[in-house]
Amino acid sequence: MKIRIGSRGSRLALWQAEYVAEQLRHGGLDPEIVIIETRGDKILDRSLSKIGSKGVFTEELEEQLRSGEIDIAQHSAKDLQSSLAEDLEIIAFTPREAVNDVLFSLNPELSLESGEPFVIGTSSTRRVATLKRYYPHIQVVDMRGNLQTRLQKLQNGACDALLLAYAGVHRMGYEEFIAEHLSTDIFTPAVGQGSVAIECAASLDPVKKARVRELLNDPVTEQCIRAERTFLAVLQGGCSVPVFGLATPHGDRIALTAGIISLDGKQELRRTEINDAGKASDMAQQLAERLLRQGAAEILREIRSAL
Ligand SMILES: NCc1[nH]cc(CCC(=O)O)c1CC(=O)O
Repeated sequence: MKIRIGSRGSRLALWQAEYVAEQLRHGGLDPEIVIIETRGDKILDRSLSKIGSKGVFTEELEEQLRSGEIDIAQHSAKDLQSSLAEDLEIIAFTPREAVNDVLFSLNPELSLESGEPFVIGTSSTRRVATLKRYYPHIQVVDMRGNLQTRLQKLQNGACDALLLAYAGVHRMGYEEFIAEHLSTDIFTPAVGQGSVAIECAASLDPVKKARVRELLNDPVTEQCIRAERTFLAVLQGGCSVPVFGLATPHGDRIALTAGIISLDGKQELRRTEINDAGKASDMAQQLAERLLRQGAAEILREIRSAL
């Protein structure tokens, strides 16, 4: 059975597409990778939060899913908007890698904990706000572009270090530049970080859909990330808002830690709740509603007027 996999063309995206293709090939399918350029890949000069994050890395792929040009699209789960159009669905989340962020530098001695000042390049509002709150001695410069572009800028001396998801660094084979692994208690990751999500049109051939899901979906990762995404949907946060959420399995239960930080780092709201895996989505919804009542709504209003 032929399966056309749509993917962005960055090195990280292609690694993920190859990984997906490999799993499908093992399952006896005949995968083909189709590279599709997205708005997010083209616009490199403005900060992502300012172009409006909604679907910048996904829109073009979704159009091709609808037209049947491709059967499935692979995305980093964290790049997917919290709510999809009704005619699209996510049919698989691949097993999650380590979810933490890392300090990435050519200087292996560099450490956030040491207290010495240095310059970090990142454009993630979550990482900027977290740095402002917990590491105010660090200077931040805005740095967009895919991993290779950012690595190039680092090598050219634009900054001393980057903050990156371990998952991406690992997939690209750049572990040697990890100066420090950051705690998820402080740098709680973005929703979906570390997993690859498979999206398709709701109208895709049900046999293909079932087979792809069987070969790629990890049920525990799926339960966790669906809970995180419920949280994100209630907060209506895209990747331009400093919202974080991490669900982890504990036997038959799921613990969800999630929250929001104001852009200046002055306020942080965070909660952890645990419940039966089957109730994870309800729990995520309630956690989000509690945070909104406790001040997250106010922080979101401030962020929207600042962008
Ligand atoms: N927003 C970009 C992005 N989307 C997914 C990853 C890494 C891979 C992953 O988290 O699955 C990255 C790079 C980064 O944040 O360092």
